Amino acid sequence: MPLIEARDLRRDFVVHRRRGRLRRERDVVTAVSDVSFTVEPGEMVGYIGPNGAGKSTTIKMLTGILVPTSGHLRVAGVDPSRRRTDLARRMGVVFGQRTGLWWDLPLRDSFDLLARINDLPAARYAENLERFTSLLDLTALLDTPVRQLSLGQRMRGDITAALLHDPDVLYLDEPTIGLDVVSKARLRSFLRELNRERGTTLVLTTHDLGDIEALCDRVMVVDHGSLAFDGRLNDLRAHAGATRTLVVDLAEPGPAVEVEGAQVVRVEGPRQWLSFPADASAAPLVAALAARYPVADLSLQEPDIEQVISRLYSTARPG
Ligand SMILES: Nc1ncnc2c1ncn2[C@@H]1O[C@H](COP(=O)(O)OP(=O)(O)OP(=O)(O)O)[C@@H](O)[C@H]1O
Repeated sequence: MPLIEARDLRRDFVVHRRRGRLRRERDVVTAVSDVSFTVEPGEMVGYIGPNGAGKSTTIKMLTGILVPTSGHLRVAGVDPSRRRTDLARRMGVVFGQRTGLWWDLPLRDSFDLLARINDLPAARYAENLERFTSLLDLTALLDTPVRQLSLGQRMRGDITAALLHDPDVLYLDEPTIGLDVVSKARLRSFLRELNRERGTTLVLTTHDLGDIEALCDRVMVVDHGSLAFDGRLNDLRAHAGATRTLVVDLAEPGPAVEVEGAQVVRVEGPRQWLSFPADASAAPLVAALAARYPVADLSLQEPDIEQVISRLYSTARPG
Protein backbone atom coordinates (compact mmCIF):
# COMPACT_ATOMS: atom_id res chain seq x y z
CA MET A 1 0.00 0.00 0.00
CA PRO A 2 1.40 3.45 -0.85
CA LEU A 3 2.34 5.58 2.15
CA ILE A 4 0.99 8.72 0.49
CA GLU A 5 -1.85 8.76 -2.00
CA ALA A 6 -2.98 12.07 -3.49
CA ARG A 7 -5.61 12.23 -6.20
CA ASP A 8 -6.81 15.46 -7.84
CA LEU A 9 -5.66 17.41 -4.82
CA ARG A 10 -6.66 21.05 -4.86
CA ARG A 11 -6.39 23.95 -2.46
CA ASP A 12 -7.92 27.37 -3.01
CA PHE A 13 -7.43 30.42 -0.81
CA VAL A 14 -9.95 33.22 -0.64
CA VAL A 15 -8.21 36.58 -0.59
CA HIS A 16 -9.64 40.08 -0.33
CA ARG A 17 -7.95 42.68 -2.49
CA ARG A 18 -8.37 46.42 -2.21
CA ARG A 19 -9.92 48.09 -5.23
CA GLY A 20 -9.78 51.86 -4.81
CA ARG A 21 -10.07 53.42 -1.36
CA LEU A 22 -13.20 51.74 -0.09
CA ARG A 23 -13.93 48.70 -2.21
CA ARG A 24 -12.56 45.29 -1.43
CA GLU A 25 -12.94 42.47 -3.90
CA ARG A 26 -13.06 38.79 -3.11
CA ASP A 27 -10.64 36.73 -5.15
CA VAL A 28 -9.80 33.03 -5.22
CA VAL A 29 -6.16 31.95 -5.48
CA THR A 30 -5.61 28.33 -6.51
CA ALA A 31 -2.37 27.30 -4.79
CA VAL A 32 -2.55 23.61 -5.73
CA SER A 33 -4.56 22.38 -8.65
CA ASP A 34 -5.46 18.75 -9.43
CA VAL A 35 -2.21 17.23 -8.23
CA SER A 36 -2.04 13.41 -8.20
CA PHE A 37 0.84 11.22 -7.01
CA THR A 38 1.66 8.28 -4.78
CA VAL A 39 4.73 7.76 -2.61
CA GLU A 40 5.79 4.25 -1.61
CA PRO A 41 7.32 3.49 1.79
CA GLY A 42 11.08 4.12 1.78
CA GLU A 43 11.10 6.48 -1.22
CA MET A 44 13.11 9.71 -1.16
CA VAL A 45 11.18 12.26 -3.18
CA GLY A 46 12.18 15.81 -4.06
CA TYR A 47 9.36 18.30 -4.49
CA ILE A 48 10.62 21.35 -6.33
CA GLY A 49 9.26 24.40 -8.08
CA PRO A 50 9.67 28.17 -8.29
CA ASN A 51 8.52 30.52 -5.51
CA GLY A 52 4.78 30.43 -5.03
CA ALA A 53 4.37 27.20 -7.02
CA GLY A 54 2.41 25.44 -4.26
CA LYS A 55 5.06 23.33 -2.49
CA SER A 56 4.44 24.47 1.08
CA THR A 57 0.69 24.28 0.60
CA THR A 58 1.05 20.64 -0.51
CA ILE A 59 3.26 19.78 2.48
CA LYS A 60 0.75 21.47 4.81
CA MET A 61 -2.04 19.31 3.36
CA LEU A 62 0.09 16.15 3.70
CA THR A 63 0.75 16.94 7.36
CA GLY A 64 -2.90 17.79 8.09
CA ILE A 65 -2.31 21.50 8.84
CA LEU A 66 -4.43 22.53 5.83
CA VAL A 67 -7.62 20.87 4.60
CA PRO A 68 -7.75 20.31 0.81
CA THR A 69 -10.52 22.19 -1.00
CA SER A 70 -11.16 19.02 -3.00
CA GLY A 71 -9.55 15.73 -3.97
CA HIS A 72 -8.56 12.55 -2.20
CA LEU A 73 -5.66 12.36 0.23
CA ARG A 74 -4.48 9.48 2.40
CA VAL A 75 -1.25 9.26 4.38
CA ALA A 76 -0.56 5.90 6.03
CA GLY A 77 -4.16 5.02 5.15
CA VAL A 78 -5.79 7.98 6.93
CA ASP A 79 -7.08 11.42 6.03
CA PRO A 80 -4.39 13.76 7.46
CA SER A 81 -6.64 16.69 8.38
CA ARG A 82 -9.14 14.47 10.23
CA ARG A 83 -6.58 12.27 11.97
CA ARG A 84 -3.80 14.76 12.56
CA THR A 85 -2.98 13.60 16.09
CA ASP A 86 -2.73 9.91 15.11
CA LEU A 87 -0.63 10.81 12.12
CA ALA A 88 1.67 13.02 14.19
CA ARG A 89 3.06 9.83 15.75
CA ARG A 90 4.04 8.54 12.34
CA MET A 91 5.52 11.67 10.79
CA GLY A 92 8.26 14.19 11.44
CA VAL A 93 8.24 17.70 10.02
CA VAL A 94 11.09 20.19 9.71
CA PHE A 95 10.62 23.67 8.32
CA GLY A 96 14.07 25.08 7.55
CA GLN A 97 13.13 28.67 8.22
CA ARG A 98 11.40 28.08 11.57
CA THR A 99 12.34 26.07 14.60
CA GLY A 100 10.13 23.64 16.47
CA LEU A 101 12.41 23.90 19.50
CA TRP A 102 11.97 26.12 22.55
CA TRP A 103 14.17 29.14 22.00
CA ASP A 104 15.24 29.74 25.64
CA LEU A 105 15.60 26.13 26.73
CA PRO A 106 18.71 24.00 26.43
CA LEU A 107 18.46 21.55 23.52
CA ARG A 108 18.08 18.63 25.93
CA ASP A 109 15.01 20.16 27.61
CA SER A 110 13.31 20.66 24.26
CA PHE A 111 13.92 17.00 23.43
CA ASP A 112 12.65 15.89 26.88
CA LEU A 113 9.47 17.92 26.42
CA LEU A 114 8.86 16.48 22.96
CA ALA A 115 9.41 12.95 24.26
CA ARG A 116 6.79 13.60 26.94
CA ILE A 117 4.34 15.18 24.49
CA ASN A 118 4.72 12.16 22.20
CA ASP A 119 4.46 9.65 25.08
CA LEU A 120 7.75 8.06 24.12
CA PRO A 121 8.83 5.05 26.23
CA ALA A 122 11.90 6.11 28.26
CA ALA A 123 14.21 3.42 26.87
CA ARG A 124 13.38 4.21 23.26
CA TYR A 125 13.80 7.92 23.88
CA ALA A 126 17.20 7.41 25.52
CA GLU A 127 18.35 5.16 22.68
CA ASN A 128 17.18 7.53 19.91
CA LEU A 129 18.54 10.61 21.65
CA GLU A 130 21.95 9.00 22.03
CA ARG A 131 21.96 7.77 18.46
CA PHE A 132 20.80 10.93 16.70
CA THR A 133 22.79 13.38 18.80
CA SER A 134 25.98 11.42 18.22
CA LEU A 135 25.29 10.93 14.50
CA LEU A 136 24.48 14.62 14.11
CA ASP A 137 27.32 15.72 16.34
CA LEU A 138 25.14 17.44 18.93
CA THR A 139 26.19 15.66 22.12
CA ALA A 140 28.41 18.52 23.30
CA LEU A 141 25.61 21.03 22.67
CA LEU A 142 22.80 19.36 24.63
CA ASP A 143 23.04 21.90 27.46
CA THR A 144 23.21 24.95 25.20
CA PRO A 145 20.05 27.08 24.85
CA VAL A 146 18.63 26.92 21.34
CA ARG A 147 19.03 30.68 20.81
CA GLN A 148 22.81 30.30 21.18
CA LEU A 149 23.10 27.66 18.45
CA SER A 150 24.32 28.39 14.95
CA LEU A 151 21.86 27.87 12.09
CA GLY A 152 23.43 24.52 11.18
CA GLN A 153 23.42 23.31 14.80
CA ARG A 154 19.81 24.40 15.22
CA MET A 155 18.80 22.59 12.05
CA ARG A 156 20.44 19.40 13.33
CA GLY A 157 18.54 19.93 16.58
CA ASP A 158 15.26 20.29 14.68
CA ILE A 159 15.96 17.11 12.70
CA THR A 160 16.73 15.19 15.89
CA ALA A 161 13.48 16.49 17.40
CA ALA A 162 11.54 15.35 14.33
CA LEU A 163 13.05 11.85 14.50
CA LEU A 164 12.89 11.02 18.22
CA HIS A 165 9.59 9.15 17.83
CA ASP A 166 10.77 7.02 14.84
CA PRO A 167 8.44 8.47 12.20
CA ASP A 168 7.71 6.52 9.01
CA VAL A 169 7.87 9.70 6.97
CA LEU A 170 9.94 12.84 7.34
CA TYR A 171 8.87 16.05 5.60
CA LEU A 172 11.67 18.52 5.14
CA ASP A 173 10.95 22.02 3.88
CA GLU A 174 14.21 23.69 2.76
CA PRO A 175 16.41 21.73 5.20
CA THR A 176 19.74 23.09 3.96
CA ILE A 177 18.77 26.75 3.56
CA GLY A 178 21.56 29.00 4.84
CA LEU A 179 23.92 26.11 5.66
CA ASP A 180 27.58 26.10 4.62
CA VAL A 181 28.95 23.46 2.25
CA VAL A 182 30.28 21.18 4.99
CA SER A 183 27.06 21.28 7.04
CA LYS A 184 25.02 20.56 3.92
CA ALA A 185 27.16 17.54 3.04
CA ARG A 186 26.94 16.21 6.59
CA LEU A 187 23.18 16.58 6.71
CA ARG A 188 22.70 14.92 3.35
CA SER A 189 24.81 11.94 4.30
CA PHE A 190 22.88 11.60 7.58
CA LEU A 191 19.55 11.58 5.71
CA ARG A 192 20.80 8.96 3.25
CA GLU A 193 21.88 6.75 6.10
CA LEU A 194 18.58 7.22 7.92
CA ASN A 195 16.72 6.13 4.81
CA ARG A 196 18.99 3.14 4.25
CA GLU A 197 18.97 1.94 7.84
CA ARG A 198 15.43 2.66 8.96
CA GLY A 199 13.61 2.87 5.63
CA THR A 200 12.30 6.32 6.58
CA THR A 201 10.38 7.90 3.69
CA LEU A 202 11.61 11.37 2.84
CA VAL A 203 9.68 14.16 1.15
CA LEU A 204 11.84 17.17 0.58
CA THR A 205 11.12 20.61 -0.80
CA THR A 206 14.14 22.65 -1.70
CA HIS A 207 15.53 25.32 -3.96
CA ASP A 208 18.94 23.69 -3.68
CA LEU A 209 19.20 21.22 -6.51
CA GLY A 210 22.31 19.78 -4.84
CA ASP A 211 19.93 18.34 -2.21
CA ILE A 212 17.93 16.65 -4.94
CA GLU A 213 20.98 15.27 -6.71
CA ALA A 214 22.44 13.98 -3.44
CA LEU A 215 19.27 12.49 -2.01
CA CYS A 216 16.36 11.89 -4.32
CA ASP A 217 15.78 9.07 -6.81
CA ARG A 218 12.58 10.74 -7.79
CA VAL A 219 11.67 14.34 -8.35
CA MET A 220 8.29 16.03 -8.70
CA VAL A 221 8.27 19.46 -10.27
CA VAL A 222 5.35 21.72 -9.48
CA ASP A 223 4.64 24.94 -11.32
CA HIS A 224 1.57 27.16 -10.98
CA GLY A 225 0.03 24.59 -8.64
CA SER A 226 0.22 21.68 -11.10
CA LEU A 227 2.69 18.85 -11.53
CA ALA A 228 4.90 19.59 -14.52
CA PHE A 229 6.99 16.44 -14.08
CA ASP A 230 7.12 13.33 -11.89
CA GLY A 231 9.93 10.86 -12.51
CA ARG A 232 13.62 10.15 -12.20
CA LEU A 233 16.12 12.99 -12.19
CA ASN A 234 17.82 11.63 -15.31
CA ASP A 235 14.51 11.45 -17.14
CA LEU A 236 13.85 15.06 -16.15
CA ARG A 237 16.88 16.09 -18.18
CA ALA A 238 15.47 14.33 -21.24
CA HIS A 239 11.94 15.59 -20.57
CA ALA A 240 13.12 19.18 -20.55
CA GLY A 241 14.83 18.68 -23.91
CA ALA A 242 18.28 18.84 -22.36
CA THR A 243 21.37 17.79 -24.25
CA ARG A 244 24.64 16.14 -23.25
CA THR A 245 27.94 17.08 -24.76
CA LEU A 246 30.67 14.77 -26.00
CA VAL A 247 34.05 16.51 -26.02
CA VAL A 248 36.36 14.92 -28.57
CA ASP A 249 40.10 15.50 -28.90
CA LEU A 250 41.28 14.52 -32.38
CA ALA A 251 44.90 13.65 -33.11
CA GLU A 252 45.12 16.86 -35.14
CA PRO A 253 42.91 19.90 -35.97
CA GLY A 254 40.43 19.32 -38.77
CA PRO A 255 36.99 20.31 -40.07
CA ALA A 256 33.88 19.59 -37.98
CA VAL A 257 33.29 15.85 -37.74
CA GLU A 258 30.10 14.36 -39.13
CA VAL A 259 28.32 11.70 -37.19
CA GLU A 260 24.65 10.69 -37.04
CA GLY A 261 22.67 11.68 -33.93
CA ALA A 262 24.98 14.52 -32.82
CA GLN A 263 25.81 18.03 -33.88
CA VAL A 264 29.12 19.84 -33.61
CA VAL A 265 28.48 23.01 -31.62
CA ARG A 266 32.06 24.25 -31.17
CA VAL A 267 35.53 23.63 -32.64
CA GLU A 268 38.79 24.77 -31.05
CA GLY A 269 41.91 23.37 -32.71
CA PRO A 270 41.84 19.59 -32.35
CA ARG A 271 39.01 19.77 -29.75
CA GLN A 272 35.35 19.54 -30.84
CA TRP A 273 32.12 19.67 -28.81
CA LEU A 274 29.24 17.46 -30.01
CA SER A 275 25.75 17.95 -28.61
CA PHE A 276 23.22 15.08 -28.50
CA PRO A 277 19.89 14.39 -26.68
CA ALA A 278 20.34 13.70 -22.96
CA ASP A 279 18.33 10.47 -23.11
CA ALA A 280 20.39 8.96 -26.00
CA SER A 281 23.33 6.64 -25.35
CA ALA A 282 26.83 7.97 -26.02
CA ALA A 283 28.15 4.50 -26.94
CA PRO A 284 27.12 4.39 -30.65
CA LEU A 285 28.40 7.95 -31.10
CA VAL A 286 31.77 7.07 -29.64
CA ALA A 287 31.99 3.93 -31.80
CA ALA A 288 31.08 5.82 -34.99
CA LEU A 289 33.61 8.57 -34.24
CA ALA A 290 36.42 6.17 -33.41
CA ALA A 291 35.78 4.22 -36.62
CA ARG A 292 36.03 7.30 -38.81
CA TYR A 293 38.36 9.78 -37.10
CA PRO A 294 41.71 9.67 -35.30
CA VAL A 295 40.31 10.14 -31.76
CA ALA A 296 42.95 10.86 -29.08
CA ASP A 297 40.61 11.41 -26.10
CA LEU A 298 36.93 11.75 -25.16
CA SER A 299 34.92 13.08 -22.25
CA LEU A 300 31.23 13.49 -21.53
CA GLN A 301 29.51 16.56 -20.02
CA GLU A 302 26.15 16.08 -18.30
CA PRO A 303 23.61 18.91 -18.60
CA ASP A 304 23.65 21.31 -15.69
CA ILE A 305 20.60 20.48 -13.59
CA GLU A 306 19.96 24.15 -12.78
CA GLN A 307 19.60 24.87 -16.49
CA VAL A 308 17.35 21.85 -16.97
CA ILE A 309 14.98 23.01 -14.25
CA SER A 310 14.83 26.63 -15.37
CA ARG A 311 14.10 25.39 -18.88
CA LEU A 312 11.31 23.21 -17.56
CA TYR A 313 9.77 26.08 -15.57
CA SER A 314 9.79 28.32 -18.60
CA THR A 315 8.19 25.66 -20.85
CA ALA A 316 5.58 24.79 -18.18
CA ARG A 317 4.54 28.41 -17.73
CA PRO A 318 1.49 29.43 -19.69
CA GLY A 319 2.13 32.31 -22.06
N1 LIG B 1 -2.80 31.47 3.51
C1 LIG B 1 -2.79 31.89 2.27
N2 LIG B 1 -3.67 32.81 1.83
C2 LIG B 1 -3.69 33.25 0.55
N3 LIG B 1 -2.84 32.80 -0.41
C3 LIG B 1 -1.93 31.87 -0.05
C4 LIG B 1 -1.85 31.37 1.29
N4 LIG B 1 -0.84 30.46 1.35
C5 LIG B 1 -0.32 30.39 0.10
N5 LIG B 1 -0.98 31.23 -0.74
C6 LIG B 1 -0.69 31.42 -2.17
O1 LIG B 1 -0.66 30.15 -2.80
C7 LIG B 1 0.38 30.07 -3.76
C8 LIG B 1 1.32 28.93 -3.41
O2 LIG B 1 2.03 29.22 -2.21
P1 LIG B 1 3.06 28.20 -1.51
O3 LIG B 1 3.51 28.84 -0.25
O4 LIG B 1 2.45 26.85 -1.42
O5 LIG B 1 4.25 28.18 -2.58
P2 LIG B 1 5.71 27.56 -2.48
O6 LIG B 1 5.89 26.74 -3.71
O7 LIG B 1 5.89 26.86 -1.18
O8 LIG B 1 6.63 28.86 -2.56
P3 LIG B 1 8.09 29.20 -1.93
O9 LIG B 1 9.08 28.45 -2.76
O10 LIG B 1 8.18 30.68 -2.13
O11 LIG B 1 8.07 28.77 -0.49
C9 LIG B 1 1.04 31.44 -3.76
O12 LIG B 1 0.46 32.20 -4.80
C10 LIG B 1 0.67 32.03 -2.41
O13 LIG B 1 0.60 33.43 -2.45
